[in-house]
Amino acid sequence: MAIDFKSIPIIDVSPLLAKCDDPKMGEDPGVCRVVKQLDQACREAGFFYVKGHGVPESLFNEVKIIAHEFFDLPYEEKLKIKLTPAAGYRGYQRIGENITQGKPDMQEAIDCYKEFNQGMYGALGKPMEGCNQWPLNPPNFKSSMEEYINLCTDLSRNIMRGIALALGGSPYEFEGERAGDPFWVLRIIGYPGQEHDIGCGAHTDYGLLTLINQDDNITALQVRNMSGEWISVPPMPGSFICNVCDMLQIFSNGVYESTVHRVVNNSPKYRVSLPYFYETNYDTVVEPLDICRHRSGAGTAKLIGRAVYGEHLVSKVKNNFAI
Ligand SMILES: N=C(N)NCCCC[C@H](N)C(=O)O
Ligand SMILES: O=C(O)CCC(=O)C(=O)O
Ligand SMILES: [Fe+2]
Repeated sequence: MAIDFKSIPIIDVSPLLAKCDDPKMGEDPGVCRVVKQLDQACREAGFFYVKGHGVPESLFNEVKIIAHEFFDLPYEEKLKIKLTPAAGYRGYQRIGENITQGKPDMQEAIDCYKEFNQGMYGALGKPMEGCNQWPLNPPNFKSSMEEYINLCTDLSRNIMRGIALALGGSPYEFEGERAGDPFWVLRIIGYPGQEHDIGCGAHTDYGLLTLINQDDNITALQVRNMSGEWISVPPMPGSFICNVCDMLQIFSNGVYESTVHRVVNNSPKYRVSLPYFYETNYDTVVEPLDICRHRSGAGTAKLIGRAVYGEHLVSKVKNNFAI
């Protein structure tokens, strides 16, 4: 990020969504205004609130309610869907099992990944092969989450059209071979209250864009600005928090950076948060877009330059678990 931001901008994406299937969307004044806001937010903070997103409020809230219901269950019940490497790292992980920068995170979670056919990506895909492990209780867990994932996927594709325009490209830069068959990750996370400890250590996210849906009334997510200050991102009911991830940093040649963030739940209340991660195609080779090669952001020092998304994901996932 290029500045010492103190707060996170709010973007109403509804004018973008209204025109997102029109190839001439880039000429629409409403779209242009959203694109300008996206460009500024991605350059300056790498984080922004998204309102006017069209995900029904009932489902937006329901997924958090059923997450609370699941985490309230006895430990033995949750262990029925235990995450293992043999299950493609899908399922439930207990408090302290996920590791960030060598330290256990004070969180429990269910990890879900897009399912794909065995052998589809050869050795590159092998570690992530498996079926998602859904709890049977609460009974509507799987159907609600799947409906939610589909809506998050559509929304992310449309925000990426706006970001493609913001980078000076066609709306479709992130479709086809790059992200026309997008991989996705959903983490359903619970953070116990009064831990005064790190719920999730400082990190960046791996793919293109994250959409975070967090509990109302608890401020725990923090984003690091240019001078290293941690800026709190309080919940804004009904809105997502969206952030730039590692693959978008590479595609944009560092014009947009994946911003470091962490979670500290100091409140006495148990907090849930559901980050949905919108990624490239699993086997995409990610390199700076031609339209970005002639310019670069302020922080090119940490630029990776080139990556195969699936390799990046697998190396991160293996590091996250000492199992
Ligand atoms: N799929 C994504 N992006 N997950 C983000 C998890 C960040 C924490 C993880 N332990 C880490 O150190 O990366
Ligand atoms: O708990 C949150 O709100 C965010 C968690 C997060 O950053 C992550 O899992 O990547
Ligand atoms: Fe994150």
